[in-house]
Amino acid sequence: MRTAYTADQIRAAEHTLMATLPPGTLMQRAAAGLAAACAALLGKVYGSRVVLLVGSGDNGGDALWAGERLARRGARVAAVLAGAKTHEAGLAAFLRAGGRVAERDALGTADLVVDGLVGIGASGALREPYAGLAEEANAGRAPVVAVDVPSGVDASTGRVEGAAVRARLTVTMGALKTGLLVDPGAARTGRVELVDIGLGPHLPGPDVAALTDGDVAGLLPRPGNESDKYRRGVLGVLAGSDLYTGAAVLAVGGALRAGAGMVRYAGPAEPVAQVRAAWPEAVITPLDRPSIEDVGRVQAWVLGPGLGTGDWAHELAAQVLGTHLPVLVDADGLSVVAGDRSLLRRSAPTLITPHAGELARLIRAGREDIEAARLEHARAAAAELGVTVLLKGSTTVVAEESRPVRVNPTGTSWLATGGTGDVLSGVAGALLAQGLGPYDAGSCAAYLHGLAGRLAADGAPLAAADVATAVPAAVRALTART
Ligand SMILES: NC(=O)C1=CN([C@@H]2O[C@H](COP(=O)(O)OP(=O)(O)OC[C@H]3O[C@@H](n4cnc5c(N)ncnc54)[C@H](O)[C@@H]3O)[C@@H](O)[C@H]2O)[C@@H](O)CC1
Ligand SMILES: [K+]
Repeated sequence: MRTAYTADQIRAAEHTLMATLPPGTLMQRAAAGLAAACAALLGKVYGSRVVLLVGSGDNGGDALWAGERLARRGARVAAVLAGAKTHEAGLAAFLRAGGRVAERDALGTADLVVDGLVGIGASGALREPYAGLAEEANAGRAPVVAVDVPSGVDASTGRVEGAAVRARLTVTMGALKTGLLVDPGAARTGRVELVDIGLGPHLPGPDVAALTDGDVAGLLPRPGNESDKYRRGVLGVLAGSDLYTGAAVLAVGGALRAGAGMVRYAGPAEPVAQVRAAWPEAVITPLDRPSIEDVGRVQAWVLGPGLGTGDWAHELAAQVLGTHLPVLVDADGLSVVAGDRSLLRRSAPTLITPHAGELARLIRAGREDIEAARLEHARAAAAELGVTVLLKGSTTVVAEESRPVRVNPTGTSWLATGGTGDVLSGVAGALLAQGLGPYDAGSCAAYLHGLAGRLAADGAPLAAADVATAVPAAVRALTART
């Protein structure tokens, strides 16, 4: 599990640790790690041209002390001093080591740029001259190494307002910051390297966490000797309408590929015919009235993809949400509950899987506001609605009250195509039916779905059905790697 923290959490841990150490120790640890990472990126340090962008706080201090180490190894290091003040001890040591102060045009000849403009002490959009320097560094040909966080990215949320550094490598001190895992910030970091400065024992419970291959492999249910199709988990799928048949086919496909022991599908005539043709494995109940009575026993439900939003859908939603079983609500199901939020008041687990627009309707917020602050809105929605929220998008996040938000690291933009959400519902529903709680089911499903998307796309466009097909390969791949 990779865990990350807000700026406040890190600052508090730093204070506790610093009180036990001689002054300056942490900055030296940070600078040593930063200089080593820069040297590795450069390959050859001696004679290389390094430009430091130095802001007025300790982030600039880290850059100067790392610059000092590189200068001692023969690099030609120039510091562009951007702030009204500069870390004094760092600057003095840097100059003693042979570093020089330069104007911003030094950026034009750099082999490597070190972004020490701002770190966790930043507030709001980058001001001038920092903003201009960040843009100049981005436009240059030299790789940029960000100190702690790419300047312009909010360390606690991943928000970017205005200019922000686009780094090849981010060398972060003590612990990961939330903003390095959440878009749009995550898209600016390049590779992230963590420097251990001894903060570990002083950190609180994490703000966010990202699963790894090993975590998912450990969480995924595996059939044992005792398993039969019923014990492996039976999923009920209520999806599709005579107008929208594909959603049902894709959701059932996702569920079958994700290890459900059995999938029971119920719906009107058109989607029933399509699902039967595509998935002879599914057990099908044609519905001529909105009732789950004849569907048979299931361990969890998926409700919503392509279901429509009229009385039919409302009646099915009321019945399914009235059971004591885990329910995943997606797509049209979300529109139904947005119109009648009392349906979500239940004691059994509920996992909702909205994209930003669907969540906006559910919690009466603006779609753009949600896109700009995905974590905060997912967290707030989980608390407000009393459900587990899987918010789909450029970084999919899974929020449940009193738990760190799970951030999905496997996404790919190739997945932004129609129908992939229906597959995700099926995969997550299958995991619910196999006994995972909604938090683990949601985050493992997002992980597998992202991995399957990458395997299916392999650098080219994909169709949603390809993602379902690739789910078993994704399971194999992550099991093989762990
Ligand atoms: N305190 C320590 O012992 C350690 C500090 N570390 C480094 O110190 C950093 C935090 O240092 P600081 O708390 O001094 O804060 P920063 O250096 O991150 O930034 C604060 C400075 O930036 C200016 N600033 C804030 N927002 C701005 C904006 N939007 N545009 C332009 N200027 C802005 C402020 O006026 C202030 O002078 C960490 O990110 C990390 O790099 C690490 O070396 C670990 C150890
Ligand atoms: K920085």
